[in-house]
Amino acid sequence: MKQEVGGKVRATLQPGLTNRLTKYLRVTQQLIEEGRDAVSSKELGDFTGINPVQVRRDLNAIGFSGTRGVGYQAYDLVEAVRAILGLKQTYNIALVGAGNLGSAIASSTILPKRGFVIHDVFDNDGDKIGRTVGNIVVKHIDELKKSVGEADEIIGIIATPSASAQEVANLMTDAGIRVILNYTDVLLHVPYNVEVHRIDPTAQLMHTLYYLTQVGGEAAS
Ligand SMILES: NC(=O)c1ccc[n+]([C@@H]2O[C@H](COP(=O)([O-])OP(=O)(O)OC[C@H]3O[C@@H](n4cnc5c(N)ncnc54)[C@H](O)[C@@H]3O)[C@@H](O)[C@H]2O)c1
Repeated sequence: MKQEVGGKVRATLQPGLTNRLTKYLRVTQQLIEEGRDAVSSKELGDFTGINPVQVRRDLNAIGFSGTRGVGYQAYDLVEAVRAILGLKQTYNIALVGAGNLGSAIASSTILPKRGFVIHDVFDNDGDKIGRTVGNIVVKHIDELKKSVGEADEIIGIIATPSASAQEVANLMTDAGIRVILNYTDVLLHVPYNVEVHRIDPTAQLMHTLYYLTQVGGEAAS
């Protein structure tokens, strides 16, 4: 059943809820790709590690309800969560660094399915400029500002060595990028209206180890 989802709820979204909705979205999109039409709160719970009661509460809070024995209509759920999170159909991304990591990101087939398009790739190495990564011709970093403006790129990905990260972040914010995914280990300084997300596998591992310790501790006591 299609639901009305709206601005009032969106305006009051708590970060925790936003985070959980993002996880439900990812799982539901994956299940759709596997051919599923419906998804249950138990499945959403199992794949996200969130209690199914919390899942139902969250979806209820955004005005979305399922059918007993069937679950939630997967397409409608994706549409509803995307609307609540304010996600558009596609987002253009500027990727800086056409090395190992940058090439892998630019070649990803998953990102476009999720509405994220690597529109431009930049580097400062003369040997890489003009080459293709994924299907994208690498541009000189000096072209970043112009390209970002032309293609309405609001997301930037930094895949350079750490030493270049702040300089690249400055170029990105100066060009109007408002969300930065930082793959380096540098803590970036950016204006207050720019959102930085550091992709840090170490933090994920530490979180996982903490979780294992807690579960192990409970089991032992
Ligand atoms: N977080 C993660 O999961 C993860 C995984 C792998 C790598 N990394 C990090 O990602 C970064 C990239 O790793 P890599 O293996 O692809 O490195 P790499 O050396 O293969 O590629 C880096 C690229 O950045 C370019 N570059 C350097 N300075 C630049 C500048 N000022 N402007 C534009 N381009 C510039 C280089 O020419 C090169 O092409 C590193 O900081 C690495 O530590 C993170």
